[in-house]
Amino acid sequence: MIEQLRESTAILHQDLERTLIPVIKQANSPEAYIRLLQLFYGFYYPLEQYIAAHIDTSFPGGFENRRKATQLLQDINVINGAPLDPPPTCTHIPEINDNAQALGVMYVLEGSTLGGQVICQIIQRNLPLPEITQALSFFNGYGEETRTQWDSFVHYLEGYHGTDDQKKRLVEAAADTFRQFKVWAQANA
Ligand SMILES: C=CC1=C(C)/C(=C/C2=NC(=C\c3[nH]c(/C=C4\NC(=O)C(C)=C4C=C)c(C)c3CCC(=O)O)/C(CCC(=O)O)=C2C)NC1=O
Repeated sequence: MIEQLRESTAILHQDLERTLIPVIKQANSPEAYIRLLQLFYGFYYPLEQYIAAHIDTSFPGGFENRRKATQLLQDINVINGAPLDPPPTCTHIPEINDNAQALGVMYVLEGSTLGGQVICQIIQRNLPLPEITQALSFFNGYGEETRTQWDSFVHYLEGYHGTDDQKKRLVEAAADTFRQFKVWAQANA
């Protein structure tokens, strides 16, 4: 399953990374960093709502501790110095109507934690505020546990025994997530 996901999304993944890296590098003011966090929030929040509603209850460890939208709001509030209203959310999102699609979307959101260390370094370099370390909880991912969390997710995917149709839906949901995040980023960065 993981190999199929990697192969099917490699180009889309590259494409999204190319879109987002400049936005990350340009987050060199509090306003720009808040906009970056809002961009992620607007996409992650609605996806997480649908994942929570459709992921199997047997998912190891549950989905709750893999949610990331709350960290985004916290980081926004730290930089802003006061609570900000939740940012607008994306409506053109991948279809998540079952466990297979929820897992496909999760592949993208969980994988994004792997770039976190690099992103934290870039932001700290470009935005040397005293409060910045408190405002990197989203990009910090699972901290020291990031690799472990990723490995356990991949392990679960490896043990996923869906039908061919379910596997197709899983891969297509991952591909759509990369595509639609790029569309959202291009419209909102
Ligand atoms: C935002 C910038 C951004 C950057 C610059 C970034 C960098 C990296 N992403 C990596 C891996 C993955 N990234 C994704 C999903 C997204 N990658 C993206 O660029 C965006 C935006 C994604 C999803 C939102 C996934 C599914 C995988 C697993 C691929 C697999 O193994 O199957 C690794 C590799 C780490 C290692 O293997 O040691 C790095 C360095 N991640 C970011 O979010």
